[in-house]
This record gives sequence, structure tokens and C-alpha cells, in this order.
Amino acid sequence: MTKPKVLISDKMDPNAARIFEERGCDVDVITGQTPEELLKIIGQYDGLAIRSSTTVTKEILDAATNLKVIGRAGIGVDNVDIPYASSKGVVVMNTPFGNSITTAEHAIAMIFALARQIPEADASTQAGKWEKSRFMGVEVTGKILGLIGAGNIGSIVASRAQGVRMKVIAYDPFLTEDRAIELGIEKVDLDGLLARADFISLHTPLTDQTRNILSAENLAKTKSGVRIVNCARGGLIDEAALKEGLESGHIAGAALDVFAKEPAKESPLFGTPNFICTPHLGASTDEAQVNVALQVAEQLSDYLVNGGVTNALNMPSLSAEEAPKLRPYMELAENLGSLVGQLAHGNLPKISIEVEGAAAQLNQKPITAAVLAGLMRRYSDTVNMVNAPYLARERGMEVREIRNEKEGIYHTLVRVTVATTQGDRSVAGTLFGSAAPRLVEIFGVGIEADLKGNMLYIVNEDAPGFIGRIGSLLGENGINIGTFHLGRRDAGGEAVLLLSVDQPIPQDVVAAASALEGVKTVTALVF
Ligand SMILES: NC(=O)C1=CN([C@@H]2O[C@H](COP(=O)(O)OP(=O)(O)OC[C@H]3O[C@@H](n4cnc5c(N)ncnc54)[C@H](O)[C@@H]3O)[C@@H](O)[C@H]2O)C=CC1
Ligand SMILES: O=C(O)CCC(=O)C(=O)O
Repeated sequence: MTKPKVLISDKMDPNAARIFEERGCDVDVITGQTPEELLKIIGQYDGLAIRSSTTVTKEILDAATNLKVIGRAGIGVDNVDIPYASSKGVVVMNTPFGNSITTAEHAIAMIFALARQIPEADASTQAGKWEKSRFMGVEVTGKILGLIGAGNIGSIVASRAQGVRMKVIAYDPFLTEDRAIELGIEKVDLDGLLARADFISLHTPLTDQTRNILSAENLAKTKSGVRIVNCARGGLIDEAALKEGLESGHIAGAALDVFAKEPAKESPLFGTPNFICTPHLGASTDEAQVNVALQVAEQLSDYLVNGGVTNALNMPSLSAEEAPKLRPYMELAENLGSLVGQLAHGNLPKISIEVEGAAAQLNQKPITAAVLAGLMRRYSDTVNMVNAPYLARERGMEVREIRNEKEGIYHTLVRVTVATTQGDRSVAGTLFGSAAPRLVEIFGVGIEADLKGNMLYIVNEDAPGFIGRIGSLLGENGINIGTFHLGRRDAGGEAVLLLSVDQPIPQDVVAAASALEGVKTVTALVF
């Protein structure tokens, strides 16, 4: 087997390259490339490991014909076009915890730097000025810290700020009351935070909802003398309005680690009174960089070598414990999706995926993604578990998941039902011995079969002599039958025949089978 090839395109702790090699990948470290240079070489790689300098655009993804996974050694993934990566079937992963303590500590350092004007006082003192009366500070004890975003980093900032006796309030629409109580913080709305906070610290991702969250209008609502820290993303603050607020004195200080445009080698904010900044150093400690480099290399190589999925942003995760249990279900689910996709005609506006018995104890997301991958193969050869849910959404397909913990006839069952113009059509399968996937029902007819290789699905009138006729036809055409499965609704009614054969079935043989007496439909299937 050829080794997967990985490119590390941003500066990263050398442990990343070592881990890739140890885990069976070939790795190139080529940093500081222009987009044009990256475009020329990206086609040869299966994996791409980045930090924030590489921007993964549509053009890069179009050129990345072998790419299977992108790993961000860090948290923010606003430099990756995730919807487009998903449509291309490329998994995008990040390392959500490796640098969060470090970044929270940077925010706390910025709060103190603002409160005591440490950078300006340092520069003045080293310039021989000894301006003792110029640098009057404020205590942080008893002050209100307003967090915008109280996820991983925000909650660490909260605990550190409480340690220095600040009162913490937070605006985060996804923060539950219970979690706020657990963190010892007060959940508020944005206007409440703007009106009350002495210090504001931002800790949200950059999204369409958070972009410009500290707009000119919102900055005007802040308390006079507020100090603002941003160690999250540049686009969260209107930089021009921030400058005006600093110049008017309404804002007593601002500390930015991040800018709307990076690298920020020039900015109108530079030189503004009470403005301090760092060059996106939030994650820059020895500890955090080792953490994220190790994690990204472990996650990417696990995916490329073993198919394990951890911290993916566009695909359900599959932990090391879950993976062996779920793998046979995913095979079953993909085959059931593929069967429905090959048999059902016309547009399929709705699909429901039901897990029953033992299957209902498992993480259903990978099972759903596998069904959709099998089904979507009717539209595209390049579909996989990453882009299948995306393609289903794009086609307006409604996907329903049903979980039924009660065992039925089988100890475990996956049922896939699609809405067609002729009504609902459903197929179901189980696992024999917990690992061997088997079809057990096809469109209301009980039948037991392995879905593998080339198969022929025939619906015919249940009458004597038919099996002989189909056997002869296949034999005359040099097609060897492997397995033979029969099912029927009622004696003398409609019967179903599912054959596995050793050769692909040519269209003229399908046509000849369709013309046999008593035959209703014939479909050649491939799994
Ligand atoms: N300066 C640096 O070097 C670093 C910056 N970061 C940035 O920090 C951000 C936050 O990281 P984590 O705390 O780990 O992420 P997280 O996902 O754990 O937390 C983000 C929080 O923002 C909240 N949120 C989402 N939309 C919101 C909205 N419209 N208004 C208010 N809150 C909203 C979420 O509910 C969540 O609780 C990252 O997305 C990244 O951009 C992360 C690491 C280093
Ligand atoms: O890689 C870096 O230095 C920046 C880290 C960061 O911004 C993030 O993890 O979101």
C-alpha cells in the first residue's frame, strides 16, 4: 500500500512531522508559499496540515484532487472554505483544546497590560523618561468583565478572572443557565453587557453572526472608560470605530491580538493613545504549539491510515472505542443506501433512517452519513460520508433520523425508507454475529442476502419454472451465479429474486431477463 502524503504548509512544531512519519505517512514541510505556489503542488497530497497563514480557498480545493483531510493545528477555521471542502468530500479537523489555556492566559495578560499600561510604561521607562505620574492605572478587583462568547476559552478566562476577584458576566446565546451557574457567571444579553462591563473580552469564532459584533453602534453603547480585549478574530470589531472611541476617550484602552487583515504590518490603530497589540500571539506558547502539532498529526494520520475521525467539523466523529462497533453498521448502512439509490426511481424528497434494538445504542450520525453516501452514489461517483449530507441538503432532501430502542424480530436493525412517487419504499438490514451485514427486507418482502459485488434484482410472478428459466439465461451468457436468495409476499403473488453473480451483467442480458415470462422488473445492481 502506498503511504498517504501530507503537506505541512505553515510553521508548526517539528513534533508534527515526526508523528506523521511514525504513523505511516510521507510528509513534506513547505512553509511560506504564495497561493500560486501552493496551487501547483497541492494535487499530490492526501492531507494538509495548517495553522492560520495558509488560506484554503475554492481554487486550492479544486486543485487538490487527492486531498482527503485538512487539519488546523489550532481552533479557528475561518481560513478554510468548509462548505466547499465538504462539497468536495474533504474532512476538515481542528484541535479544539490544545491552545485554549494559552489563549485565555493571553487575554488575561492583555487585561492587566491595559489596566496598568504596562507596554507604554515599559517603553517610556526604557526611553529614560521615568513618567511616574503619567501611568495611573486601575485595579481589576471588583470590576465587571464582560465576555462575548463563553465556550472553551471564554470559560477559562472567566475562571482566571474570578481568581483576581473580577465579577464575570457573559453574552453567549448558546450558554445554558446551568452552565453559567457552574461557571459562576451571570448570563446577560448583549446590550446589558455593553452597558455594564468595565472590561470586555471577545471569545467567539468569526461567523456571519459574530462579524462586527462590536460595531460602531455597539461600541457607542459601552460604558464610558471601558477597556476592550480581542484575542479571538479581527473581524469581530469595527477597527475604525474603535480608533474613534479611543481618541475621544470614551474607550479607555484596547488590546488587540488579532486584526481584520493579517499580517497587520500597518494599521490606522497603530500609535492611537491607549492602544496596544500583539501579532496574533494568542496561541504562541511552547506548550500550546506542541499540543496542537501533536494533535493535528495524530488526527490526520489516524484518518488517513485507519479511517478514525476526531474533531472533524464537517463529519460525525468516530472515537477509537466506537469505530470497531460502528464499522459493520456503516458498511450495512452504505449498502442499504446504495440499494435504495439503485432501485428507487425519480426524485427522492425524503429519507428516514431508523435504528432499532442494539443499533439504537450507538452514535447514529455516522450511520446516517453512510446511508446518504450509499444513496448519493446514484448522482455522483465522488461522494463519500463527508459530502453526502451536504449533497442531500443541496438537493432539498429531508433527512429524518429515528431511534427505536426496543428490539423487534432482529436484535439490531437499520431501516432506510425513501418517499417516492409510488409511495414509501423501505429496505432493512441487520448484523449477524454483531459483524456480518445482511439485508433482511426489501420493499416489504423478507429476504436474506449479502449485498456484495454484482447482483441482479428481479420481481416476478411467483410461478413454477421461473428459476430454471433465469438460470439458463445467465448460463447461456456465461454468467455464473454465486448466491441465490428468494422472497415473496404471498404464495402465487409477487416474488423477489436476488442473485449474486461473478461477472458484471450486460444491458442486453438485463433486457432478455425482463422479457422472460412472468417478469415484472429486472435491475442489475453493483455494491
Ligand atoms: N488569538 C489566537 O491565537 C486564538 C484565537 N482563537 C479564537 O478564539 C475563538 C474561540 O475559541 P473557543 O473558545 O475554543 O471556541 P468555542 O467554540 O469553545 O467557543 C466559542 C463560543 O462562542 C459562542 N458564540 C457563537 N456565536 C456567538 C454569538 N453570535 N454571540 C456570542 N457568542 C457566540 C459559542 O456559543 C461558544 O460558546 C476561536 O474560534 C478562534 O477564532 C482561538 C485560539 C487562539
Ligand atoms: O496558530 C496560531 O498561531 C493561531 C491560533 C488561532 O488563531 C486559533 O487556534 O484559532
